[in-house]
Amino acid sequence: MTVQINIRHAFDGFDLAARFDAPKGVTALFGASGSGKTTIINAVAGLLAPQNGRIVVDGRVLFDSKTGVNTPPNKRKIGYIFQDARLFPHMTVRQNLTYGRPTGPIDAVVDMLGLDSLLGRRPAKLSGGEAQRVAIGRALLSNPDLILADEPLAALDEARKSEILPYFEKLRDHAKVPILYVSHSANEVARLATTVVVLNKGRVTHAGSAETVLSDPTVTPTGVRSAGAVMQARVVTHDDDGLTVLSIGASNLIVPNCDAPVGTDLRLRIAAQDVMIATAPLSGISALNTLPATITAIRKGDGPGALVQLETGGAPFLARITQRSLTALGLTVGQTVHAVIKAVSIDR
Ligand SMILES: Nc1ncnc2c1ncn2[C@@H]1O[C@H](COP(=O)(O)OP(=O)(O)OP(=O)(O)O)[C@@H](O)[C@H]1O
Repeated sequence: MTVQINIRHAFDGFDLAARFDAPKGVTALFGASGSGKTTIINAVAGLLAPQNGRIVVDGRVLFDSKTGVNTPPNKRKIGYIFQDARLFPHMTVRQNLTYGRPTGPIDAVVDMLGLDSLLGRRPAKLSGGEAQRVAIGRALLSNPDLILADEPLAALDEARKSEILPYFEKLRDHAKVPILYVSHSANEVARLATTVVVLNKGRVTHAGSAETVLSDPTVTPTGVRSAGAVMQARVVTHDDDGLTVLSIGASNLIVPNCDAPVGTDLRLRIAAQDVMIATAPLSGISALNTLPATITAIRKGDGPGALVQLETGGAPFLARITQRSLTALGLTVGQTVHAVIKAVSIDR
């Protein structure tokens, strides 16, 4: 299942021209405020008829300006997850989950989202996080061809965000349909996205796998400070002292607190600010992870900072350093260096 989007639409002072495909998994529409994310979502939902273009979901044409096809919103087979859960207040959680659903069991989704104890409650008695879990369940159970999630965590505080993010990971891993996920949070995108589409002033500047796009030093819609790469790793061994060895390509990383069985594939996030660069091998340093790496790109920022793209074992990642260090160390593309990785986040 794939969504193909190719649309043009102009408002006074804003011109959107966006073309990209969203495969199964989470495709994050990532961009600063006003870059056109909601306009795209509205076009896909059928709330806005673009002046030109075509939107196709799994071979089904939802919109085509040339042939005049414009499927009404309720016929598009789209599941929605909004910032606020938008549940029906007079219905129980169970009724909200099954509303408009023809038939079929709901147990698997109830289990996955931990909704069992909430089924008899009305939305007024749910916390923001619980309501959002019900909204995820409702979207899944509507048997959609596509799920649209429009800044679904934006209204929650940090604690609630951390509570809900694992459920979005489950949604990503269990939904058989593409999920278009709008966000301007680098953290959310790094954690959830399988595909990233970067928007800037109505244009798609980058589109591709999360591994490729997030490790590109020119991709900083939310600033250099929040830049960071994601990569796939595999659990190699658990050592007696509580540390775990992971492999990324031909290199190994040592991490604490990982209980996944040997052989498990994990998703790692490495923030650019957690990576330092040394030109000579290091000794007498407490950091466990010093990897040989090659510099593959350098981007100087407008301020004193720079982003250096490194590659180890075929996996690209970023280091945020100062331009002063860049000059002092004489770093150039193609150079072999030692990357000191101070922290790694592990997602399942
Ligand atoms: N109905 C409208 N009429 C005129 N201009 C509009 C309309 N809707 C959006 N715009 C303009 O189009 C641009 C893109 O808006 P859009 O809401 O798609 O951005 P966004 O990336 O979703 O931003 P945010 O993250 O703030 O929601 C903005 O400049 C906005 O002012």
